[in-house]
Amino acid sequence: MSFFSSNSPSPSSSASVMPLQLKGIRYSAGGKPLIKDLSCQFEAGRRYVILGPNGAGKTLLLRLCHGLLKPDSGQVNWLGAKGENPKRAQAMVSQRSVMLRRSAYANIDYALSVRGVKRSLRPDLINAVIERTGLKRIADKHARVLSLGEQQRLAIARAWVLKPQVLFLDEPTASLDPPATHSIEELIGEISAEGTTVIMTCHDLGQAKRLATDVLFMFRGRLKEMTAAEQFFTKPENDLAQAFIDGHLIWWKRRPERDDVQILESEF
Ligand SMILES: Nc1ncnc2c1ncn2[C@@H]1O[C@H](COP(=O)(O)OP(=O)(O)OP(=O)(O)O)[C@@H](O)[C@H]1O
Repeated sequence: MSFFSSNSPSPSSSASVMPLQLKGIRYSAGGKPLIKDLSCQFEAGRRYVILGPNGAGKTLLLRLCHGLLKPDSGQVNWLGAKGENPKRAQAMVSQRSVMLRRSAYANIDYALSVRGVKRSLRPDLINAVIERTGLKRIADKHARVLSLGEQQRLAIARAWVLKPQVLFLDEPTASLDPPATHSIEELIGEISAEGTTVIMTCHDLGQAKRLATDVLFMFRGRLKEMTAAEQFFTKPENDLAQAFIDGHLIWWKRRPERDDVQILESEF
């Protein structure tokens, strides 16, 4: 059951803005192509995990989807938006979220105020999300003194209170220990169960297996494979994806004479 009661105001839009379609996206910085001709479509209600080695372009892809970066060419289309601003339907939690110099409660309140939710309507929404994310004990604590795991839960609460249709999460459990990771994974499961589409990056194959309904595998700015999680982990189509799943270290070397050639080297 949603933590928003049926008569509480929703800070998000109501009509579905999904699916999210990316068409021929290219993005470069400093003259270097970083995302190369990427096309894919995200459907509502699923949990997408983006995998790939360091520098593959996973974070850039999230930022392009969320509109924080503009592609050089190609389109990001919210196919269901029909004139509605898709910004209100989405939220993102970065790898290192900036906490404001105020209490956990006030950090959530601020997110709602920026979204334009009336002051009188905010306490119910904040208390509900605090309850659901297990932050009650630390709601009055200064956000910057919270542990890494607590800060991450707060960052997710701050995003979830906006009731996004789509939640982008950039490595939500990076540097967290197993108990903190478990509690974040549970939270992601609950958010997903309430109908929010989750699109997240991670490095941990175990976590991808636990959470993903679908996997995207990236390498050097290209989307190499996008498939249902079960198929990805049993029979991926891409050789690099197979090597990645098998635990090989994959990387590439630039050859001056053949700058765009990908080389796979793998070893245990
Ligand atoms: N503003 C920028 N200017 C130049 N290069 C950039 C910029 N932003 C990202 N890059 C480069 O683009 C590549 C992809 O970056 P991105 O952060 O998306 O990788 P990632 O797959 O998320 O890696 P990681 O797993 O290490 O977080 C990297 O080589 C990075 O250095």
